[in-house]
Amino acid sequence: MNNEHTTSSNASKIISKPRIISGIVFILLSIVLTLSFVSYLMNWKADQSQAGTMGDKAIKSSNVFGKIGDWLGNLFIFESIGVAAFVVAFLCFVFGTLIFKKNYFKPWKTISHSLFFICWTPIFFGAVTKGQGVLGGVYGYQIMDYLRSYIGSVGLWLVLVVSFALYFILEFNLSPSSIKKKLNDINDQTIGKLKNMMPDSQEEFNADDELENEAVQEKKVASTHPTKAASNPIKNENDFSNIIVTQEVEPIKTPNQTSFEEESKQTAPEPVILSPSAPPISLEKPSEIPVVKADDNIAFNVEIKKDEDFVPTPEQQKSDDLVSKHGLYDHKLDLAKFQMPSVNLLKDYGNEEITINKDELEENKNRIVGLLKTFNVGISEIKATIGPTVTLYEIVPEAGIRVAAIKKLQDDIALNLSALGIRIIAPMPGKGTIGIEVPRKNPTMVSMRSVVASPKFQNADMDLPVVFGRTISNEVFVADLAKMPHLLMAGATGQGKSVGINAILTSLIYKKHPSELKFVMVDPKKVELSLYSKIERHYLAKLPDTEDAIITDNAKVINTLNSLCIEMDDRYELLKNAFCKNIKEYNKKFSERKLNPENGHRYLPYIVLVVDEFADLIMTAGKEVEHPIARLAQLARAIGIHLIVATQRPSVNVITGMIKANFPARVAFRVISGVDSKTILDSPGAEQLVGKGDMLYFNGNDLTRLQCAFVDTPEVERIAEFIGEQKGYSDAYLLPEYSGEDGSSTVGSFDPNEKDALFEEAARIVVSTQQGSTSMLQRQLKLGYNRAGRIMDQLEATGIVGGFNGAKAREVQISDLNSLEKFLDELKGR
Ligand SMILES: Nc1ncnc2c1ncn2[C@@H]1O[C@H](COP(=O)(O)OP(=O)(O)OP(=O)(O)O)[C@@H](O)[C@H]1O
Repeated sequence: MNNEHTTSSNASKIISKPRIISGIVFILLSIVLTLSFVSYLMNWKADQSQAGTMGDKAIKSSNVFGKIGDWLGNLFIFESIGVAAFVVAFLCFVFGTLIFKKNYFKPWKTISHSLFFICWTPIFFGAVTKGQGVLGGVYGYQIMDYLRSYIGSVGLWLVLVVSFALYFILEFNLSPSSIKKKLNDINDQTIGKLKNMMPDSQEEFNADDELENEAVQEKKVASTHPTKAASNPIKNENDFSNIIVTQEVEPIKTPNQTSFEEESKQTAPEPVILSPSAPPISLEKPSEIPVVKADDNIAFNVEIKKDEDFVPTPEQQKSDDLVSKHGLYDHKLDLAKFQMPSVNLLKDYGNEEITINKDELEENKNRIVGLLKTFNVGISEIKATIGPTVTLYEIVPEAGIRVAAIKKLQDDIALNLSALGIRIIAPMPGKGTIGIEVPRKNPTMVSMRSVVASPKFQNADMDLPVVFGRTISNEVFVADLAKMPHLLMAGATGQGKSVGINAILTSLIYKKHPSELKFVMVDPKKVELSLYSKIERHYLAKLPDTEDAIITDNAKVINTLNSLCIEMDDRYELLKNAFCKNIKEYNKKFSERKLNPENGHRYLPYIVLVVDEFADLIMTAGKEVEHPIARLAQLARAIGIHLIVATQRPSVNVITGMIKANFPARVAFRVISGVDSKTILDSPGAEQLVGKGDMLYFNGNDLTRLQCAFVDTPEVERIAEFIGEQKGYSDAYLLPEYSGEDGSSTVGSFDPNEKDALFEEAARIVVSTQQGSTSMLQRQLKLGYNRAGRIMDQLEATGIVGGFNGAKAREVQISDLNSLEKFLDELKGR
């Protein structure tokens, strides 16, 4: 392994011929200089008198390199820097070795040391010799003389001593404690050596008279044969400590300590005190050595050794070099001056503190207690938590009353309290109580400003933080869209869905730089998301060659969805090539310049697809939309594509099993029926909400009632304007081109102009009988099979009935005639 490494490293050190020649020249030069200087120092007096006789062949020089050597010595030593000239010769040698790619010397360190000595030595020798001799050279003497005339002799010496001391301190990291330690070490070693000699002589002395002193004999055995000593019965405290010390010293043997014998002798006088009851120390487990009270004066130096064996890979080295040259990649650099919107752009709706209406509380309490009494449910405790929209009454039933029994009464209680918005939670998850949520007469508005400004949102350490509003206990509720990872929203018209979408979009905009986040917006209603067109060049993504980033034409949605699928596949490929598990890891690696943009790597912004009216889409494009949406929902989480799909009609043919299975996070505003609530949340409750942003958030496990934060259109407009006025990218973020069939297919489409004259009547029959059967329509409306079948297809396309169900009748999605009339009105309005 090592050999392999050496061979490869040698291979990388192939040296070109010009380098070899210049390396040899430098090394030879250093030898010539050194020998000339040495020779000059020995003969300078004689040779100097011959200065200027270079051309005279008759005059011989005593320098080993003759007149050239003499000239060199004179030039470097006498006329310049004295003995510091040897440093110049040394530097030539260092250059020679560096040219040969030998790392014997650290170049910069060597140069800085050399410069210090080239400056310091001539002045020092100039001061010592007072200009006599050649040790300081002419420069040395002149500089010294110059300094002395300014700062005097004392000042000069002070400068010399202090500069030398500083050099030493900086070079060897000397501190008073480490100096003291070194002195102590020297002291100990000297004492140790003396002691080392002492026992030997004593040994000789005792050898003549063994019987005279048994104790001395014991000690000798202990120190020379530790194992033997350990097996000997311990006779007294001194003996014991001796063994311990011997054992303790072994693992920390220093290179200077050559033998165990020497070691034990050196350490024997150390004042290591251990009680006889101390557990024996195992040599194998040095970590079990009991703590010996340390002397406060002992210097404690901590050194972290670099892993010498760590050899960075060429890629790692390259990225490190790039980072040290250019710094980390900054994805915000293109819009470096981009200013995040300030909270002041959001409207201040005044005091949002919750006021307590004692009469209302009392009245509700009495109603609840009275009602439960009629069902023979005794209450031992009742507690109220006041939220912005509802007050939660938590009831602790009397002993003996089972929660399951109350659960059965849920519907009766709800019916008896009969106020809109009452929701009963029996039992409260994680508590032994029953919760009854009763709407407040004067709900408190939750403004977007208050939740955006809240520390919980501001400090949210999430990838895509979304602040929905406040919980029932008035706490700000923030969730991470990246973790959801997709969100399904439903709510009847006018219940706060659009405000909810705006709240989500604004919270993301408040937290993310345009380089980190892009929206793909689908707005069949054409008006809901149009405000965001101003931020097209900052936050929106679109297909190439399309005019508007916000898609209002359902036919174009298919292309965009398929393009998003291509983007998803591309991103997976990039992640695979970069050996990353998710977008976060990938972007980190890219920022660290470990991924080469020439290989297609790029910083990946999160993409959030927002579909404002999903029912509309499904109805016009059916499976063509459902498939890419389901595919994105299934796979896109890791690569940073997240979907927010909203619908007014949460019927099963809109929110199909496939869609539902891939959208674990759901939000329900008030819906028309319990069936709708079950479709969206898998449980009833959303039909009991009070509207105006009262919502239930389901994260896949828990259901949380929230009051959605209110953000009005002018506020969104202000934010969009603020961003739109700033410098943006040249275009929206371009999604990959999708060259599929043009998205004009209308599988299952419904054209209001082509609807059958009997469509509405048929719808009423189907809803009132709750039977989606073609033969029934044939009978009731006296129609032929073909026409009845066509009407049934139209009913399916609008979502009034579910899909073809084999032999069984189709499921009817609208539960009562009232809802149907509203629905038909809406259809006409389109
Ligand atoms: N969080 C909220 N706080 C206070 N009032 C709200 C809130 N959300 C909605 N409202 C009120 O409800 C009205 C309707 O809201 P919104 O436009 O969001 O409904 P919608 O569900 O999107 O309706 P549609 O689907 O018809 O567009 C708003 O104009 C506002 O007065």
